[in-house]
Amino acid sequence: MTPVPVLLVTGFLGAGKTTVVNHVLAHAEGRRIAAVVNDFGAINIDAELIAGASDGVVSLANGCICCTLEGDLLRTIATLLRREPRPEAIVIETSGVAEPGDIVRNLMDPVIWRAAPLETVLCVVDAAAPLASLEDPLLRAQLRMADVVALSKTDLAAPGTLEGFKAALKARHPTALQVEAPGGAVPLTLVLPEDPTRPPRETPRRRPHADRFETLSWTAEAPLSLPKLQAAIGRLAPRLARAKGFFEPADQPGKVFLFQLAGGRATLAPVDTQRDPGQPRARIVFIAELGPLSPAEIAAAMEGCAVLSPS
Ligand SMILES: Nc1nc2c(ncn2[C@@H]2O[C@H](COP(=O)(O)OP(=O)(O)OP(=O)(O)O)[C@@H](O)[C@H]2O)c(=O)[nH]1
Repeated sequence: MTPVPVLLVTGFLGAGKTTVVNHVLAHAEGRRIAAVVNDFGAINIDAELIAGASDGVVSLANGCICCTLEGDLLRTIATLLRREPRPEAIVIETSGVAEPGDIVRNLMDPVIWRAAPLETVLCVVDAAAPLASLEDPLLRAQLRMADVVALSKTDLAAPGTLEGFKAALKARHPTALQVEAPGGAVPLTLVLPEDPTRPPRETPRRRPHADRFETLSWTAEAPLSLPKLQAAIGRLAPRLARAKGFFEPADQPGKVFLFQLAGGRATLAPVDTQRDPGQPRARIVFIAELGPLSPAEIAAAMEGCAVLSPS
């Protein structure tokens, strides 16, 4: 079964987590997203989107659903995975007083990880709050877990303060990718990247966030050398926002490996799926901030990993 990626949304009380979840649900672009929220009272889903509600689950007209956390998080995820049709992604909003470390550790449970791997930890930070708010121990714990930091309320920040706030945040948490997200407008491609197992779309996707990021889908008919891939990722990672994809390692013909890069951390692991013979041996999506890394450089680095005659 195709794994269902999980996006965990953390952030201080009132930072704008629900606003981000609403944005994600409203911009699902055809993906069936299931959102797990703490209480419906707070969620203010656009009324026009709501198609119905029953058994604690709100169905949206665009195929997404929204449910409350019923006791145990892992049980809630298991219930969501049994739904028909199955969600294609799960977004979990943590409570504003939650220390996300425990939730992340729970989600690392091997059984859950295989079915619903934690894709991104997104921390929403109120950019209009005083700089001193960054010293709060709970916010610091939330930031430590984050791959992506979304700056909310940039529209409310006092003129001239935003750049200083961003620099202070970057200094405290250099590996996370920062995005400005007024009104919860987090680019979905950054937090729930396209599923590389799907055939490519006919038309190229819109650029995720104005012109800040560029997406490159790289494919190859050859298997990849694991050591060369590790070296290439090491060189590219500091300038990549995100990467994900599947490939066949040259020394393990027929096996499929999943490559993930988020928040500067890369993982390479075998997955239990067979490659569809019609699909290329390597399919990896890279998202880079425009400027420091060109698609040509990514492609050249990846071409160097391809092994033309498998060993
Ligand atoms: N002006 C402005 N208001 C925002 C923005 N993001 C969120 N808000 C407002 O900030 C308030 C809190 O936002 P929520 O999304 O409910 O915050 P939350 O983190 O889910 O709150 P808790 O669940 O209470 O921790 C709401 O009134 C939002 O409308 C933004 O980018 N700009």
